[in-house]
Amino acid sequence: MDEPRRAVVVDAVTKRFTLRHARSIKNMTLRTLHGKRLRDRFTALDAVSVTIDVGEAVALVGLNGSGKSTLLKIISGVMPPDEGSVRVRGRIAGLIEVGAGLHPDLTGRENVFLNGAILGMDREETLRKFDSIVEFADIGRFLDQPVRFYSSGMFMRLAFSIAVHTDPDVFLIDEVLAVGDPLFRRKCIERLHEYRDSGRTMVVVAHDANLLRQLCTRGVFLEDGRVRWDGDIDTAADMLLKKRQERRRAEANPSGAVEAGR
Ligand SMILES: Nc1ncnc2c1ncn2[C@@H]1O[C@H](COP(=O)(O)OP(=O)(O)OP(=O)(O)O)[C@@H](O)[C@H]1O
Repeated sequence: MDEPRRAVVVDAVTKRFTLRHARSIKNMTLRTLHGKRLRDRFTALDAVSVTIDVGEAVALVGLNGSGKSTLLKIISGVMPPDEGSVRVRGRIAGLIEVGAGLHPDLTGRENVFLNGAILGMDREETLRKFDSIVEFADIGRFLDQPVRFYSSGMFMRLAFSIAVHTDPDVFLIDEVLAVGDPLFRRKCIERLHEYRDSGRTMVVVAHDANLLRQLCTRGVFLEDGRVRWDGDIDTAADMLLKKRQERRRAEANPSGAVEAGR
């Protein structure tokens, strides 16, 4: 990446998934006999380009299925794009899926070291930060239990704590703040504010428009895998609320929606 101010460059990224319509042999036979397709290609992201500068806090906003999580996964590198490219500058940490990065059979303590290493910390750095990680995660006596016995809140607390302690240059967060108790949520939000104010880069997916307004300054609104808006967060959050309202109306009055769609 030549431009020093660029933290993330997503260039014309397209991602397609295969939708299988038949799961059983019987179903496959029936569909074939009726001349129906067994699978379709579905475009989840369609030539998406987004450039994020160092220090920006960007929300990916949109209705369910608009492509937010897919875009975040592609930025994190856990999923490759079919077309286009992504470049990220610096250490990246992602809380992308619940449990991502934590190994269920290992204890909390072991996961701190394993996940820390995956996220780029060496043993010395992890040792230095260990107490702080455990304290923030507040997992107490569960530290030496396998994490598969953790509640979803505890799981998330540990994952969040490890990730934030790696001091990433780019922090990717998907719906993490929906899990866990309100107290922890507040702690995470405070931590994210500090993180943002220290000039690092953050990309957040969340469904809570008010939270996104608090955390982010810029919003990228996705619809059907395309960027419909890329600008101030308030406009993006308002678009989300408006789209939700339209969808609710359409669901409450399906015939009206069909007429309106004509
Ligand atoms: N691995 C996959 N295989 C097939 N389809 C997928 C896969 N992952 C996502 N999709 C589909 O791609 C579309 C975009 O999904 P994505 O999870 O990115 O949306 P989203 O905006 O994050 O939605 P949500 O708000 O519900 O999390 C959806 O229609 C989804 O069903």
